[in-house]
Order: sequence, then structure tokens, then C-alpha cells
Amino acid sequence: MESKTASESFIIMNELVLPNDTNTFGNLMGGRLMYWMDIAAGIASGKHCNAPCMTASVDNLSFKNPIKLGNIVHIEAQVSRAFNTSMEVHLRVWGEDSLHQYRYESNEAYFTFVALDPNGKPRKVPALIPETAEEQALYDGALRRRQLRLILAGKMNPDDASELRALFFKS
Ligand SMILES: CCCCCCCCCCCCCCCC(=O)SCCNC(=O)CCNC(=O)[C@H](O)C(C)(C)COP(=O)(O)OP(=O)(O)OC[C@H]1O[C@@H](n2cnc3c(N)ncnc32)[C@H](O)[C@@H]1OP(=O)(O)O
Repeated sequence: MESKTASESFIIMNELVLPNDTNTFGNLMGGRLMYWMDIAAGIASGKHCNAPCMTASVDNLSFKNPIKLGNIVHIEAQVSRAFNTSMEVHLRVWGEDSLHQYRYESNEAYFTFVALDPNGKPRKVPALIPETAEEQALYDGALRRRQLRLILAGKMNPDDASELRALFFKS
């Protein structure tokens, strides 16, 4: 299976915040943003492995700034590392006020997607090649984040999380 570069999975998604997307403060509902982020991450992971993918997990999502009614939601998604059948997708979100021409950071998150075969079972994905320094840093950190999320999901024994343990215990 041929490896693919990180940038081959890069996508940008834009949405306009309409009244039906907002809460009583006139800001974008968090749940609506998560819905769009899920779709963006699904497209990016599908581009990497050329197969249908399922959301396996979403890492902690904190909302730095609300996105206002009438503003544009700008989502960038790119696979940061591929494992065996799963991929970590890095997402960054900005709000854009196109009238006054400025952009503000809204949030950042990591989603994990699993590629599925025609029987709906996890299937192998191509390895990912980071090319830039930023992609390399995301790639390097992905193993630690994977170990943490698998421990929290009860799918990994903390004793086996060597990369994560190395952060706390220096030899
Ligand atoms: C054709 C080209 C298309 C291109 C363009 C497509 C565009 C198309 C756009 C679509 C955009 C919509 C995208 C929305 C997608 C949904 O909304 S999907 C709906 C929500 N998600 C679900 O319902 C998933 C339900 N869960 C499951 O089906 C299964 O638990 C899973 C996720 C498939 C995992 O299966 P499993 O039997 O537990 O398998 P297991 O062998 O233990 O683990 C498989 C992998 O999952 C990982 N994993 C399992 N649990 C976790 C966890 N909690 N955290 C992290 N990783 C985990 C494992 O580490 C393993 O990874 P690898 O080590 O192999 O790399």
C-alpha cells in the first residue's frame, strides 16, 4: 500500500452561520460546529485512505471564541498520522467576519477515524508522510495522544503506553 503525504488529505470547509445554527446569544451552537468538524474530518480521512471512514473518537474540544451569526466558519482538516486501521485528523477552526475583514481563532481538535472495508470491518490505511516541520511535530505528538485516548477508552493498559510514560518518567 503506497504511503501518502499529509498535505494530500488537506481540506478547507466553509459554512455560513445562519439563524437556525445559533443559540440564544446569537452565536454558533457548539453542537452544530462539531457536526461540521466531523464531516470535514471524515472527508480528510477518506481522502487519505480512499475508503469510507467512521468517527472512533473526538479529543477534548474547547471553544476559545464564539462564532457570530452571519460570520463564516472556516474549518481546515488534515490527517496528522495514520496507524494501522485508524487515522488522527487535526482540525483548526476560525470565524471570519468578511464585512470587516478579520478572522478569529475558534477552536482546535483531534478526531480519530477508522477506515472500513466493504463488510464494515476496520481495514488497513496507507502510512502518512509528514513533509513540513509543523506536520512533523503533529506526527510526533500523535503517538502520545493515541496512547492517552486509548487508555481513557479502556483499550490500552497504561503500563504499555511507553511514549506517554516517557513524558513523566525520565530514565
Ligand atoms: C471512498 C472515498 C471517500 C472519500 C470522501 C468521503 C467523504 C465522506 C464524508 C463523510 C463524512 C461523515 C463522517 C461522519 C462519520 C460518522 O459520523 S460515523 C458515526 C459515529 N461513529 C460510530 O458510530 C462508530 C462506532 N464504532 C465502531 O464502529 C467501532 O468501535 C470502530 C470505531 C470501527 C472500531 O472498531 P473495533 O471493533 O473497536 O476495532 P478495533 O480493531 O478494536 O480498533 C480498530 C481501530 O480503532 C481504534 N480505536 C478503537 N476505539 C478507539 C477510540 N475510542 N479512540 C481512538 N481509536 C480507537 C483502534 O486503536 C484501532 O486503530 P489501529 O490500531 O488499527 O490503527
